[in-house]
Amino acid sequence: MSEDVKYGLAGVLADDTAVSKVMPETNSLTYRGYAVQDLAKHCRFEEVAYLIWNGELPKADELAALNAREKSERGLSDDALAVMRLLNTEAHPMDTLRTVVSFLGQEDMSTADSSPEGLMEKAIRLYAQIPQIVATDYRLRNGKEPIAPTDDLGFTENFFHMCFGEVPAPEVIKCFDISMTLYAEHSFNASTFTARTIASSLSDIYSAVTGAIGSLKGPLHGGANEAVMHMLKEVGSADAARDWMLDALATKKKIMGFGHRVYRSGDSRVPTMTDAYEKMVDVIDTPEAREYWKMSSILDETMVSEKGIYPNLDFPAGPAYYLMGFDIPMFTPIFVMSRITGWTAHVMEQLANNKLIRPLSHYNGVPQRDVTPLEDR
Ligand SMILES: CC(=O)SCCNC(=O)CCNC(=O)[C@H](O)C(C)(C)COP(=O)(O)OP(=O)(O)OC[C@H]1O[C@@H](n2cnc3c(N)ncnc32)[C@H](O)[C@@H]1OP(=O)(O)O
Ligand SMILES: O=C([O-])CC(=O)C(=O)O
Repeated sequence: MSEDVKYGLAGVLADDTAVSKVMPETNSLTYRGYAVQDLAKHCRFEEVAYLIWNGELPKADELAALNAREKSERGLSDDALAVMRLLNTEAHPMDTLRTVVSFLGQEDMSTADSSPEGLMEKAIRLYAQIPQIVATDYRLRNGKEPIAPTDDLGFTENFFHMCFGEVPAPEVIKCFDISMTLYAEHSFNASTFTARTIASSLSDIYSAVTGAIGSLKGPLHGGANEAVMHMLKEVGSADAARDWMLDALATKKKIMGFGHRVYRSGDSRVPTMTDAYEKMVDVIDTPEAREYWKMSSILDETMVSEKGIYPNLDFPAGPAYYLMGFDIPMFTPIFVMSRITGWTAHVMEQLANNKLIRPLSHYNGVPQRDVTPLEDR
C-alpha cells in the first residue's frame, strides 16, 4: 500500500461533467440541474432521456420528435433475432445483452461515425432496441416466442407488452417509469467511467456500451438489484428478517443493496423509489407483496440502526421489479435500459473534449533483475 495511491480512485476528480451532480453532503442528485425527485414526480422517462442527452427538458414538439425517432428505431433486425436464437438460454441475461449489443455494433455499417449526429443516432437506436433484447431474452429463456414491439405504446408500456403481452395497472407503469428515471445517470460510477475510458481511446460507442454492460453486471454495482432479491428470498419472512440481519452482520457478510462509494448517509434516490414501491404494493395488495414490503422495511431499519449503513437504489428496486412479474436475472438488464441514456451522454461529453484516460500505477512487484537464459534456469 502506498500513501500516494488513491485505491479504487476513491475521492479522485477525474474530469469535468455537466450531465449530473451527486451531492453526498445533502444526499441529493441533479440531472442537468434538475433534482431527480422533481423529475420522477413530473416527467416520464422519455423526457428525462431527452434532458440527459440535450441538457434541457423537451418542449412538446421536441418530445414528440424523440418518441417518433425511438419508435422508428424499434425492431431488431432479422439477423440480430437469429443471433439471439443461437445463444445459450442458460446464460445470464447480462451476458446475452452484452453479446447482442456488441452484435449491433458489428451490424451497423457506420459504427465508427463519432460525429455528434452519429453518436446521437446510435444512442437513440440503443435506447430503442435494448428493451427488445431484454424482453426477447426473457421470453426465449422461458420457452416462449418473442413478442414484437408495437408503435402504439410508449417506452415503458411497450416493454411490458414485449415481456408479458399485456400492459399492467397505471401504478405499476408509474413505479417502473420512476425506476427508469432514478437509474438513468449517476456521474462517474464504475460502468460510466468504463464507457468513458473506452471512448477516450477513440473507439466506438457500441464498444463503450458493451464494456459498460460488463461493468454494471458486477454485484458491487448494478448486479446488486438481483442480489437483493436473492437475499430477500433467503430471509423468507418478515418475522425472520431482524435475526437474519443480525446474524449476517455478526458473521461479517456483505449485505447487498446497502452502502455506497459516494453517499455515506443515504442514497438520494432511495426515498423516491421506496415510496413508489410502497404505492405499488398497495395496488397489488397480495400477501406476498405485503410480506416483501415488511421484510424490506425491517432489514433497512436493522442495518441502519446496527451499522449506520444505508440502502442504495438497488434495495427498493429489486423487490419492486420482482413484484412487477420480472424474473430476477432481468433486473440488471432493466437497469441497462435506463443507464444507456447516461452512458451515451457521457460518451458524447468525453468525445467533445477528449483526453485519453490513462492513470499511473504504483509498482509493488519484484525489483528489476537480469534474465537467466532458459538452459540455466
Ligand atoms: C447502483 C449501484 O451501483 S449502488 C451500489 C450497489 N452495490 C451493493 O449494494 C453491494 C454492497 N455494497 C458494497 O459492497 C459497498 O458498500 C460498495 C462497494 C457499494 C461501496 O464500497 P466502498 O466505498 O469501497 O465502501 P467500503 O467497502 O470501504 O465500506 C466501508 C465499511 O463499510 C462496510 N460496508 C460497506 N457496505 C457494506 C455492506 N453492504 N454490507 C456490510 N458492510 C458494508 C465495509 O465492510 C467497510 O467496513 P470496514 O471499514 O470494517 O472494512
Ligand atoms: O455511483 C455509483 O458508484 C453507483 C451508483 O449508485 C450508480 O451507478 O447508480
